[in-house]
Amino acid sequence: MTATASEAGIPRPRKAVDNPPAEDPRDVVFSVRNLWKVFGPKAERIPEDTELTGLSARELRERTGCTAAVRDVSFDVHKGEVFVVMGLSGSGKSTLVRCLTRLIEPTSGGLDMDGEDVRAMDKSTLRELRRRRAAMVFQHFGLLPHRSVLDNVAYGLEIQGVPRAERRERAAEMVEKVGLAGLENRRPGQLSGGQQQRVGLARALAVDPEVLLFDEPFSALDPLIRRDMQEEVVRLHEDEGRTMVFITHDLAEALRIGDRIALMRDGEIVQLGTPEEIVGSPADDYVRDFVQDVPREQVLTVRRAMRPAEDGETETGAALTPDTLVADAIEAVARSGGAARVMDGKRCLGIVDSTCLLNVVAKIDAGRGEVAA
Ligand SMILES: Nc1ncnc2c1ncn2[C@@H]1O[C@H](COP(=O)(O)OP(=O)(O)OP(=O)(O)O)[C@@H](O)[C@H]1O
Repeated sequence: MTATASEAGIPRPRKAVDNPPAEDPRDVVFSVRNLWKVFGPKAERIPEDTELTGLSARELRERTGCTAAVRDVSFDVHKGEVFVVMGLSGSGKSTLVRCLTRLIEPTSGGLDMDGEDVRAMDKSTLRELRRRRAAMVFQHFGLLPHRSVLDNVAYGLEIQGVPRAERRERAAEMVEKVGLAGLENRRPGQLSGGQQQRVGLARALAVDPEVLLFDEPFSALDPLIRRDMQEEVVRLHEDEGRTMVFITHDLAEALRIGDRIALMRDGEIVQLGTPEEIVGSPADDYVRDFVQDVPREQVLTVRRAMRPAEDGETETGAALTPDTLVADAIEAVARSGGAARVMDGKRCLGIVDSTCLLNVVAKIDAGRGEVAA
């Protein structure tokens, strides 16, 4: 039997997510406005000086000795989403995400978490924010080598002053949650890289933060373990609806786990959208190059492929949900030998037949919008 795209484990959007601003301001976790981070001498003058802001990264470096790692970036992270920050090495991903909790101090711009001005927070409020509200999971797990897995996981709670019995109980729950039950008493050195990363994840989860911030957490892992960890993140996200900001330079990883992806280049966000938007409607040639090798049928859905129904077509044929992947629709159409209907409950949104599905694969749907629902 043919494996479906999702069985084959290839990049796919987990669900269709539109990209509107959150309607209710309470649905915004981080709100970032015109944020700059400039490294170098007299960095503060750069964002204010229109002559300098117009320069390319190289010209700016040559003229001023400064690097604008984050340049005039604005976006919201919505509650419950996996927000991926993607880009090549040096594009500004780590700097941007570290600015969110002021591990790196922004040079200028607005930054709110849950409506509170993060840039105005004093040291102790910030410390609390990092400990309890926005926990970071790093590539180098930062585990304490002489402590057991359980005590490593409990560490964040220990810092918070949670009593021993309670923190060990909570830590044991997290160890179980990330699939490490039975290994509680090992030392980090007795674990594989993937297992160590799970300990890092459990430790971040133990403090029950509102947001998890991941800085390339899986890039040191071998591909199979990396896939396991990605699935773990997706599972945690789906089970708990936890908000996550996830840095990666790996497009497949971004497409696999992201609800929305911010694609960075030279400190700027060149496109912010769902995996389907980024792959289906790249904002410019840079993004187009970036995504050109992605198998489109494994990312794009029938929403993008469908055409309006003609007389009689709304009544018969296989029924697909609007977020069915084109790859899966191809299989359905091939098996049934006829066109399939894209159904939103009882409403037929459109039709996909072999021609429109092939058009997606052959990239000849470029510029075409979705059929209005
Ligand atoms: N402390 C610093 N001082 C000066 N320049 C810096 C500093 N930290 C980062 N930069 C520069 O800022 C730019 C963005 O760096 P950043 O680490 O945020 O990129 P990145 O996309 O996370 O890269 P990578 O994927 O390699 O980690 C780079 O040009 C980097 O050299």
